[in-house]
Amino acid sequence: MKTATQTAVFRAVAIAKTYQMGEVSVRALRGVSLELYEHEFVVLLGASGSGKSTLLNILGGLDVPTSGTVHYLDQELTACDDADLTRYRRDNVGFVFQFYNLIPSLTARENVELITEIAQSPMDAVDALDLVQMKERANHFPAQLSGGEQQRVAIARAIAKQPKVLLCDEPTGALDVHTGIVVLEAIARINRELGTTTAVITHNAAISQMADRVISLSDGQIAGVETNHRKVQANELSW
Ligand SMILES: Nc1ncnc2c1ncn2[C@@H]1O[C@H](COP(=O)(O)OP(=O)(O)OP(=O)(O)O)[C@@H](O)[C@H]1O
Repeated sequence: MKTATQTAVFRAVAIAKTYQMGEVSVRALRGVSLELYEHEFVVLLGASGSGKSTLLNILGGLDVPTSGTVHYLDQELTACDDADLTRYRRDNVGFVFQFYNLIPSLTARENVELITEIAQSPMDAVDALDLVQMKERANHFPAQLSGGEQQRVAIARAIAKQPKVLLCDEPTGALDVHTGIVVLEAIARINRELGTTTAVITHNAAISQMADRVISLSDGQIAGVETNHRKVQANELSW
């Protein structure tokens, strides 16, 4: 079991992001500063359009801020070129999105192996599937799996390279409550057992009870940060 430490994995200072769409500029982030700590489980909560995905994409090196700085440990992401960011993502970040994006013609195990074949120090693909309780389905194709099962395979794929951080954008957004809870259990287990620093975006306030800390975004700014002194297990949640 790994618990949160005070070592900052991410340090963002005064990040702003403006999207220029012709004449119109959209201020998606308006001066966000935060730290995420090693082994921590953080929920990013906020209404649609509050800037959650923009923030997560910047932390994950998929996007760059218009101003401000972001560090991942000692590496300044905001000073990186595209090749550096690609390497940073490949070596350190697992992503989970609302839609699973599995390759339909490959089995669950082969979908995970696509990643383990190019990673520096991967775990065995079947061990990754075991962590999300999908080992028995390793030889099944995505079409033979439910939405929640496909999402668990996508989580296995994201963590098989043993990334330092796992960034999840609405991982239960397409799932019913029961299935969503099973997926959240898998994410919490990885955080607990591997110590992967985990950030989960949601607009479902119930999920925030699982986190070490809850960072609320509103209109491109941090509206509040709360620490949960008692974390609730996924199977105790309802919404
Ligand atoms: N590529 C883009 N081009 C233009 N505007 C964008 C782009 N991405 C996001 N935005 C705008 O930035 C703002 C923040 O979007 P973002 O996706 O970060 O919010 P969110 O909190 O993740 O929302 P949701 O919960 O609906 O996914 C929104 O007004 C959005 O329309």
